Amino acid sequence: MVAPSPRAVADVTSRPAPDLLIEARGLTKTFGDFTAVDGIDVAVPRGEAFGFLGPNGAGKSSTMRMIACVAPITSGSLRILGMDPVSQGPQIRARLGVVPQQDTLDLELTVRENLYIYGRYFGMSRAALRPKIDDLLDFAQLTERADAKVEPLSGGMKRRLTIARSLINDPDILLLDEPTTGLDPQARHVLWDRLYRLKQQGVTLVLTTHYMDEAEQLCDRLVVMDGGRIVAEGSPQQLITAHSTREVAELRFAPGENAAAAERIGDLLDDARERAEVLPDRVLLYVADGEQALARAHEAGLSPISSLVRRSTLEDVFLRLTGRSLID
Ligand SMILES: Nc1ncnc2c1ncn2[C@@H]1O[C@H](COP(=O)(O)OP(=O)(O)OP(=O)(O)O)[C@@H](O)[C@H]1O
Repeated sequence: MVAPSPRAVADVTSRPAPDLLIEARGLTKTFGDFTAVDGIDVAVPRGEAFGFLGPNGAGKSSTMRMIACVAPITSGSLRILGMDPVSQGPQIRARLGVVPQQDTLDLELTVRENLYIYGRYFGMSRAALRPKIDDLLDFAQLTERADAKVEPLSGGMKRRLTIARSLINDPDILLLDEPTTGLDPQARHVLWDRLYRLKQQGVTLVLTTHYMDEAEQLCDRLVVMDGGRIVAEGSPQQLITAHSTREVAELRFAPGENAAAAERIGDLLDDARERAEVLPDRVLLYVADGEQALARAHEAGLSPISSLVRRSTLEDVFLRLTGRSLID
């Protein structure tokens, strides 16, 4: 991450803040002949928690790097906080908080020193930093570890410290690239709680994730990306309503029997919106009433090894739109 100069910070403080903090039109990123981001349109208003959901290689990080003004756009247009990343990169970066995919903490320093040094990059005085750091340590639940070296901390603690560090300049937008990838479920929940607090405080969050539960938990609105393109856009609930059914019945059959079973089940579905999907290890029935669908399958003589009924998720939306799973 490139830290802005104090002068750049001072230059922009008097400007009025636009309501659309991120505005991209036909945003494109190519690497040689390869198109990683393929002409996407994105608009993020102030206060929104906005997500890019997609599998590995969808183009999420490439998009984030352009928004963070650390990678140039290939074509299209991009305005961040009403400014142009090419001519006003330092001014924009001064008002962003960036949580990269990999932690870039100084492992040899203490938790507090990491925050302190980062604050000094932003030209903050010792006096201004002292209370700010105390607040951030409290926010990150790291007060008791303030004077411990970073290296032995758990992955979740390091991630919380990275987020705390990114907030040192009171950013207008917090950019988070896969904030919980690699963390255990408990650590992910703690992190979600912290991010949820920021969201409630009105911080504009922009995050990438390939976890559908993360997107559902945190995002007011999201775009689903695949192969560099946006394939759907809306709130998690809007996307589920538009592209899936209310419930999903999952049935597991003996090895090799899934496809034949799905064909027979397909004949039982009468609503045009209902359908069966065959995955390598199970059959998914997209239906309004999962229990009723299971009962009909049993009546038709089908005997799954196991079955369950659940609500539709963004994973189902992705499967519907692309024919593939979010996590391979
Ligand atoms: N510097 C680069 N040079 C060449 N190809 C690149 C470069 N950076 C990314 N790519 C390619 O662009 C595509 C999109 O990558 P990107 O990292 O943006 O995807 P992603 O959705 O963030 O996935 P991941 O979760 O793996 O980071 C991938 O196929 C990737 O290999």
